[in-house]
Amino acid sequence: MKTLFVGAGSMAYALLNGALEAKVLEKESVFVTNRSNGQLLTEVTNHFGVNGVHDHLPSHEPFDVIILAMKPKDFHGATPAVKRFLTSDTLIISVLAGISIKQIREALAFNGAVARAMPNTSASVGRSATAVTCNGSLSEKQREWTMKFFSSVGLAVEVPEEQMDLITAVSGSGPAYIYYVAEIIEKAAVDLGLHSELAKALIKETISGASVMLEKSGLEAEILRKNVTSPGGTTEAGISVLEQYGVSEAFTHCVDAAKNRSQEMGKELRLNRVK
Ligand SMILES: NC(=O)C1=CN([C@@H]2O[C@H](COP(=O)(O)OP(=O)(O)OC[C@H]3O[C@@H](n4cnc5c(N)ncnc54)[C@H](OP(=O)(O)O)[C@@H]3O)[C@@H](O)[C@H]2O)C=CC1
Ligand SMILES: O=C(O)[C@@H]1CCC=N1
Repeated sequence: MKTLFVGAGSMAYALLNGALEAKVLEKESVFVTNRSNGQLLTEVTNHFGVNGVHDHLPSHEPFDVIILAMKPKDFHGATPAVKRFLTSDTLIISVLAGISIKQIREALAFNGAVARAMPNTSASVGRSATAVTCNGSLSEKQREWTMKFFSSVGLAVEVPEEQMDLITAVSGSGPAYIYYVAEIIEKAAVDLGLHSELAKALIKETISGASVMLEKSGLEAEILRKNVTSPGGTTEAGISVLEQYGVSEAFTHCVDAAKNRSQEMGKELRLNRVK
């Protein structure tokens, strides 16, 4: 499939890395464009051996797939470029947080196929958790390709579009919550006396091991946690402090705030358009 990535940032990089490695995309058929950062575009295209689209590509160059991978606020600015490469048979795949299929259709004056997905940056190591909505007039072949594309970078599940804002808050942003916890524990370990390199190594393997346990043990997180928590022991002492500080409640608010922000970004796009 001849594919154009509009945007050459973290998400495009992660998807390219996974999909080229899995050979769902062939580098000769992949084109990448961005707005102004020529150096980054050259770095990305050289790294993957794919084609960079600067202004010289003829405007009638047709693409089977166009992947929207710019920031949501930059979507309207990118629409003229996207329209140049769009035909009625093109499949558009958007990974933009908060922007609905309807909004994409309207902005591009496009009645063809639009899929909306929410991957995460672990796509670059083939471990994304991606939610996909294929209800925007995709043919069966386009739906199958879309699922194959996202399956090549990890778990891919189809969901109704109404769940996308919440899913964005859970698994789109999710890796950042885990990195945040890693940073905090590392800081605590260093503040309390461990050497930074040792703390980093121990925390990395602890998170990685816990993740494999979640995946392979067949046990729920709650049971795994209880298995670590000896009555009257160290873990119980630690977790009771997390409870005392309202960490569980903080995470509920965290996911809710991220979901609300996703909804707001969709509204902001509408407001920017009427300005
Ligand atoms: N990062 C993440 O973890 C995730 C991000 N997403 C979504 O992916 C999208 C991209 O995010 P991310 O990769 O982090 O963003 P980045 O800021 O890393 O990259 C954005 C890219 O879009 C390009 N761009 C901006 N405007 C235009 C334009 N008018 N025409 C062409 N290219 C343009 C930028 O080019 P230039 O540098 O030249 O300005 C840049 O290459 C967002 O919509 C986000 O919601 C979804 C899931 C997870
Ligand atoms: O922070 C963001 O808006 C994007 C969407 C999900 C992850 N990163």
